[in-house]
Amino acid sequence: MQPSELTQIQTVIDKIQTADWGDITEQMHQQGFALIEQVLSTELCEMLQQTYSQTELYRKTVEMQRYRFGQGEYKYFTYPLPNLVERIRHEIYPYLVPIANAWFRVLKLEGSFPSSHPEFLQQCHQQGQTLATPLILKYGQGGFNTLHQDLYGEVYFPIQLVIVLGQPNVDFSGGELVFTQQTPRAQSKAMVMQPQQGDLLIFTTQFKPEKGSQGYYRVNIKHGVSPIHRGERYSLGIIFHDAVS
Ligand SMILES: O=C(O)CCC(=O)C(=O)O
Ligand SMILES: [Fe+2]
Repeated sequence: MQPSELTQIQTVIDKIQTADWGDITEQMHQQGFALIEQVLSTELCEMLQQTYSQTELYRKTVEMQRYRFGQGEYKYFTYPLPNLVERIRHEIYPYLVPIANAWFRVLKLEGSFPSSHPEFLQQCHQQGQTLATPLILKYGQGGFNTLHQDLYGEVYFPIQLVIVLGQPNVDFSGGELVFTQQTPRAQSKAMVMQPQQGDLLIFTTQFKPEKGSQGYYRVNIKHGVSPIHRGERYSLGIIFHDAVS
């Protein structure tokens, strides 16, 4: 690795560590997603985007139309992950654990998450979930991602990340992140985000607690990507649990 790459990765980690975690935690509780702006430089975004053609870095390619997941393609990285992806996953996890544990506690769900990511991966491995889940997604004009939740086995972490690698309205237009929140006995609420290149979006994988008159109840949240009107859109997804396949 080039020393300059190491320095750039350290800058990314510093941005994560100095983010306003009190505010992020509050936003996660309120809306189920939160943004840390400008975490990855344009150079790092371009570097990641360029890895898409390096087949040896990936374990699996999914043609989305084949499974009716949408239109586009994505590739799961194989272990060992690229340094940048590994470091982000490792360093941000401990900040998300208190949020995840609070959700499980108020919703009276069983279990709690260990404070370090390697310990959590141990739990995945014990359930036969050993394959890497971080991925790069690529959508061309007309591409989209249907509403879904990224669960890959019994063990899951309820929060994940996405970084859009291109600049909206320059490299592509359309292609917004869409969240739908399904409240029991109500119609779904849609929320839309257009992160800028290199922003880090933190969001719930499955649900969040909502406070009602008789304590907390669960609202389910799905995410997807609206159609790309023009250009090509690449994104990096970081999921914390490993997969069975
Ligand atoms: O392409 C995106 O922005 C979101 C992709 C996605 O579904 C994910 O990262 O889990
Ligand atoms: Fe997803």
